[in-house]
Formats: sequence, C-alpha cells, structure tokens
Amino acid sequence: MTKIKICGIKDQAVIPTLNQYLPDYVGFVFAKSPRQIKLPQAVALRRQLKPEIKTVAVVTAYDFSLITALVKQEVIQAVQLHCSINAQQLKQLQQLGLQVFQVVKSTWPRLAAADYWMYDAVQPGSGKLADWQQIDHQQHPLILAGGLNSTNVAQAIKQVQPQIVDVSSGVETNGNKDRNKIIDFIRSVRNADQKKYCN
Ligand SMILES: O=C(O)c1ccccc1NCC(=O)[C@H](O)[C@H](O)COP(=O)(O)O
Repeated sequence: MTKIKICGIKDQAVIPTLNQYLPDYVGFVFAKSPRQIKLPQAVALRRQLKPEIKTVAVVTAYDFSLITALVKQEVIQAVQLHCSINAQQLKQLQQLGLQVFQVVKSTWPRLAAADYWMYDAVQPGSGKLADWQQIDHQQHPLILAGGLNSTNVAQAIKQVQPQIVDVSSGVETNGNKDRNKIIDFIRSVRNADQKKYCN
C-alpha cells in the first residue's frame, strides 16, 4: 500500500484529523519557511499524535545537534534532508535509529543506503509539481512530493509508483492545514491503491 506523509504540521488544530485518518508520516519543518516550527512546539505536537504516526524532521542543513535533541526527546523517527550529505553522516543518522529520506538533486551524491530517495519540486513546499519524467522508479524505494493534491495523486501513484506520497500545500487553505482536504487526499490515495491491487 502507498504510504502517506502529511508535511508542515505547525498547530494543534489538525491533530484530531490526523489521529482519526492515520497518515503513516507527519512532517515537522525546521527549515526556514512559513511552516517552520521549533523544538518545543514539535515536542508538544508529537505528544498529541498517536504513536503509530511516525514523525519526520524536515531540514535544509545537516544539523546533528538539532537532530540528536529531537531523537532524545522522542520527537522523530525519520529525517528528511533537503541538502547534500555523505555516507558517514547518513550512517550517524541511521545509528540514531532514524529512517533517512534523501531528497534527490542532480548535484548531490545519491546514497544507496538511504531508506528512501525523495523527488520533490525545485522549490520544496511550493505546491509546484516535481518533474515525474526524471524519476527512475525501479531504482530505489522512493517518495514523491511536489504539488500533489487529492485530484492528481491517483495519477501520480499509477505513473510513478512511489512507496510514499507527500503533500503539504495541497492540503492547505490560506496557509493552514485544512481538515477536509486532508481527508480527501488520504481517501484518494487509499482508493487509488484499492484500484491498483484489485485490477
Ligand atoms: O514545506 C516547506 O515550507 C519546506 C521548506 C523548506 C524545505 C522543505 C519544505 N517542505 C518539504 C516537504 O516535505 C513538502 O511536503 C514537499 O516539499 C511538498 O510540498 P507541496 O508541493 O507544498 O505539497
């Protein structure tokens, strides 16, 4: 089944919806962004989420002290890196028990040991589509992000066959997460999977 990541959670209002509809992952953005949160907010949000929802730190720099603090406080189970890292840094993160989502960019080395390679739009969190044509979906477990929403995610699953789909802008209204859009997105993914496995 295609897993779902809802990214850019920054306030409590949406927690009951997440706990009811159970996406596989929720992302906390620590990078500079209108969705940015700090450690204390992340701790508070994590505590309200059901334990089966895994949480992901989204970062644009390899900040090992932040990541270690997040692990120590049991805030995250995964890290999403919008930056270049080397094999040693990857190993350090995995030794903390984290899954590593490595964003793919032509100028960054792709590490085979990363748990997932993530394809995103050039500007993450912008709601713009990633270039699906550049994706070699046979190569490695992958995450598709960038401009997904409830109306295009079924096509994305069919065409790209990612292990995880990621959404942020597509489940927002006026910059805030929107309960109905989250529900529609999750239903679209689950319907697409049913069609895939029943055909
Ligand atoms: O969401 C942000 O503002 C952000 C800022 C800096 C680095 C990464 C960021 N988001 C990463 C995500 O995982 C988003 O969900 C992904 O880029 C898809 O976003 P969208 O196209 O808005 O669905």
